[in-house]
Amino acid sequence: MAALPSIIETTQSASRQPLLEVRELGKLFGPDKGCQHVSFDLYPGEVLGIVGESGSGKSTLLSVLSGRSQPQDGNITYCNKQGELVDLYSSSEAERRTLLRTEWGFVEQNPRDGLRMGVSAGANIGERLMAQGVRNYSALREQGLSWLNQVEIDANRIDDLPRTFSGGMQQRLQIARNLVSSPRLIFMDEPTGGLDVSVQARLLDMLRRLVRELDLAVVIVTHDLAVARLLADRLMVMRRSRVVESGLTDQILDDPQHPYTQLLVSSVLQS
Ligand SMILES: Nc1ncnc2c1ncn2[C@@H]1O[C@H](COP(=O)(O)OP(=O)(O)OP(=O)(O)O)[C@@H](O)[C@H]1O
Repeated sequence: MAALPSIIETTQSASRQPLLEVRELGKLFGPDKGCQHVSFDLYPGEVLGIVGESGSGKSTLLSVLSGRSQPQDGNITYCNKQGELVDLYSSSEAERRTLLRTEWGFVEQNPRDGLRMGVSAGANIGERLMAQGVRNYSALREQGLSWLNQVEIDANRIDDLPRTFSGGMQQRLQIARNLVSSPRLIFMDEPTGGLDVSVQARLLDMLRRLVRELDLAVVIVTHDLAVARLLADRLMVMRRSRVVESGLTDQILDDPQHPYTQLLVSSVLQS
């Protein structure tokens, strides 16, 4: 394959190489509005939680990390399936979109934004495979059934429209639609927001299982520290566009160092 201009190096030791290297990333809409000076490495199979109060910049950061909106500063290097290092923002828009549909996935808070509501559950799952050239109807159907099973949706709903599904089922379908192409990295924006507590618990259990089984790397935005505790290996705490603390989840939640994190953790314990 001809080297793409955005591929800056091919690494021999993909296992030691971070999947994502983020350096000094920034996008501001106004003073302290957005995200700035964000740097971290994410390794294969690792779950990174981004927490912080409303307006701290979590969604802005997620959108820049996932290639959906252009940063003003910094860079992101991604190690692709071939072990090539790709400079995300010197790739073309089309290359970034392809990445998002193949090796990456994005789970929206509102499943309506991540699903095609006018086509069946099976077609929603099959779309990414078709985009990758799978045309065989029975193969697509088989994958559809297998993924409905993985996300605990009854197989006989395969021909139903997502709008006939409950909120929890729609969210599980959105997850199946993302995972069918065997991505390595998934971005999630408050995936359990807006769901009942019992539905949330079931979804979280399912996510934990899938992340483990598929060795997925995940960047998840949540304002819910219980969700962060359950899913994330590491946390970044954001306040007014900056990361004020980062580290292992248990360490941060059990022994927060920054006064803002202490406030965040104690406000949850008191509520
Ligand atoms: N497109 C935009 N134009 C102008 N300002 C924006 C835009 N998007 C976000 N902002 C501002 O940037 C700041 C960070 O917003 P962002 O949505 O990233 O925060 P958040 O931590 O995800 O909040 P929430 O938890 O409420 O979703 C806010 O002050 C917001 O008003």
